[in-house]
Amino acid sequence: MTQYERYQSLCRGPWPLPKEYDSELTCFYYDNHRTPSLVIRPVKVEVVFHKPRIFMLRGILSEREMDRLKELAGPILKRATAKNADSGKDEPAHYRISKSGWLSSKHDPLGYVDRIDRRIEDFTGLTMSTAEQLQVVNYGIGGHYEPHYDFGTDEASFTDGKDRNRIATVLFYLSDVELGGATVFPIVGARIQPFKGDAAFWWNLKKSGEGDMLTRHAGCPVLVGTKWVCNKWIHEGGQEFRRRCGLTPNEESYGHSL
Ligand SMILES: O=C(O)CCC(=O)C(=O)O
Ligand SMILES: [Fe+2]
Repeated sequence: MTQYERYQSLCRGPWPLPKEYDSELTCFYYDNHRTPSLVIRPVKVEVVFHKPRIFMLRGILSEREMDRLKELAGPILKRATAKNADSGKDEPAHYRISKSGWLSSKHDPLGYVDRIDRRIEDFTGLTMSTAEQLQVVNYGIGGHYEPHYDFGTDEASFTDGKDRNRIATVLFYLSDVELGGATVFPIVGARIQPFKGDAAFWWNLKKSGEGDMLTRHAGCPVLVGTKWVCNKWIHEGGQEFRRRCGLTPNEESYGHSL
């Protein structure tokens, strides 16, 4: 099967995983080393895949927060674009069919955006000062995002600028999807069915700082209904004392921590 066929097949339905794989999956309440806000309200974490490790944070957003994000995004949603490699211009691309918009806390006097940022900072232990703004995305029927990496794969993304590459992704699901619209990782066979209020979290970069090539993922075409998600891309800059480098090139984190 080609890479693209794997993507299509995973979109149609989950692949069976080996038994021993299932038995290693865990869930736990997480307070990230007694972070005060999480001691009061721990995050419900489920490890849904090992390599790469994919965490689901169950019920991390409230109905009210999700309504507010959609309300803020409504007026600024625009057809998503991507850089055309030939012309160098940003234009709509067939491989990414959706509308999206960036939310600034400046446009949210009620403080929802700031509060969500703080929650992400609390459960990841990472600074949001170098992260991108929240990106709200809406897919209609047929909307999709073909396989891609969230981190830049060119040399410059790893070295240029003080914030450098996207170290981790938080992908919030702001809606259920009636049919289709799963998030899939075609190299490894992971598949996430969107559940309103949950978020997926994964590291794009290994502890060595190299890109994790297993994190290639996609948003499957929506067949029935609409799909709302919200991305938070966290950058490498500023995390030097928050996520330590690995001692070996492929060191991974294990146990009850993200
Ligand atoms: O919509 C999804 O499930 C995935 C979205 C995504 O990967 C992205 O926006 O980078
Ligand atoms: Fe992505």
